[in-house]
Amino acid sequence: MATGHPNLHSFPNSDELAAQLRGYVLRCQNSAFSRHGTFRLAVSGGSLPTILAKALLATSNGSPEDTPKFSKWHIFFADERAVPLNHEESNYRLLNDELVSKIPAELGSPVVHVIDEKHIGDDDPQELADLYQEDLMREFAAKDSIKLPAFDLILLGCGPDGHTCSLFPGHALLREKDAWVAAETNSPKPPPKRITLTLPVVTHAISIAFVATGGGKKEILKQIFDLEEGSSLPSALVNQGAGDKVTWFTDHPAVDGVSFPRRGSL
Ligand SMILES: O=C1O[C@H](COP(=O)(O)O)[C@@H](O)[C@H](O)[C@H]1O
Repeated sequence: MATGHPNLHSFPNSDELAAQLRGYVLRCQNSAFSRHGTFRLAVSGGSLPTILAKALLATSNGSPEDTPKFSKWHIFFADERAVPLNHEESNYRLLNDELVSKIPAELGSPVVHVIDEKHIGDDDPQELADLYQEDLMREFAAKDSIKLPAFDLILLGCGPDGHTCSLFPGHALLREKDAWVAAETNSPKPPPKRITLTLPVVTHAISIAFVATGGGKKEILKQIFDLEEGSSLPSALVNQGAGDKVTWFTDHPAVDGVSFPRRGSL
């Protein structure tokens, strides 16, 4: 059962948003290290990798708290498209181009958990989803059997239709209760074949952050935060399921007309 309300923050520009996102991600990293010595996170595609790279590739103030220790990071994908890893629609390729390939050697390299390319051509991406779920099980349930994995952090985007991960409005996948990773064969946004973390996995994470910027998001954010009609949108379901574990990083144009976003630092 979720407690509290999601935190909605708005910043005047991408530099300020990135600086606050950096502090937030590194606080999540540091508390994950104190719990189990590694940082296990899931990231999205779309607009997220660019702003995440701006946040994480910025110069550190030199303190251990402000330093990403990438060699202890395990990065999974909140969703991935069933395309080759070097394809322009691949979320892996986007994250690699924007962030991973640019990490300075002294900060170490993360383990990046990619889809199994042998199955990208399958008619049904179910096998791809099952194999990715097995990868999660090796990481999260090696010793004990657990109902759900507890990511230290999941970084999400919110599409202009309210989708997040590859969970689209009105889709039956939103009712999935048992699987950790699900297959999507007919995504309304191309490419059609994808895999995605399920809603119970997303809301079970220790911390969840959305990043949504630009005026193109303001209508959907109004629905998600202010209007009853938006309450069944996938991004709103994350808010309802995870409550105050959720933090939204937005810019001013994205929340123009939304009630009471907190402006400024976290
Ligand atoms: O298709 C996708 O879109 C969403 C939202 O992207 P954005 O560009 O509007 O931020 C993204 O979070 C997801 O990972 C991606 O596969």
